[in-house]
Amino acid sequence: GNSADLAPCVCMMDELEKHQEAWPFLFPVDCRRFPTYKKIIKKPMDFQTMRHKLRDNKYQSREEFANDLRLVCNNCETFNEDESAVGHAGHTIREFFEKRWRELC
Ligand SMILES: Cc1ncccc1N[C@H]1CCCS(=O)(=O)C1
Repeated sequence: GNSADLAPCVCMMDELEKHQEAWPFLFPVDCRRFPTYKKIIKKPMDFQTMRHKLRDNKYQSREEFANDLRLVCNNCETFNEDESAVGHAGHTIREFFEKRWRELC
């Protein structure tokens, strides 16, 4: 539901940042290294940005938080081949999230 108790989001954020496959998502994609990224990906998202939104009370509900994680993974699928290191990490993080999210909520 839309209850404002965001405790499961903080717990999940801790686990995502520690995950072995988190490395592609810890910070915003560097547009100097990936100059086409901003044109292809209309709504960039990353774990640092999600942490800052949690800190600054920008999430109205757990589902808004969950949808930002899904945005991270959808952006990853759009830009990266499934079999690339970054593409594979995106699939792993999505599977981890969806299983763990059911346990937390
Ligand atoms: C998530 C993502 N989508 C598209 C391109 C790049 C990335 N992530 C990069 C983040 C910095 C390290 S890296 O440059 O190896 C990978």
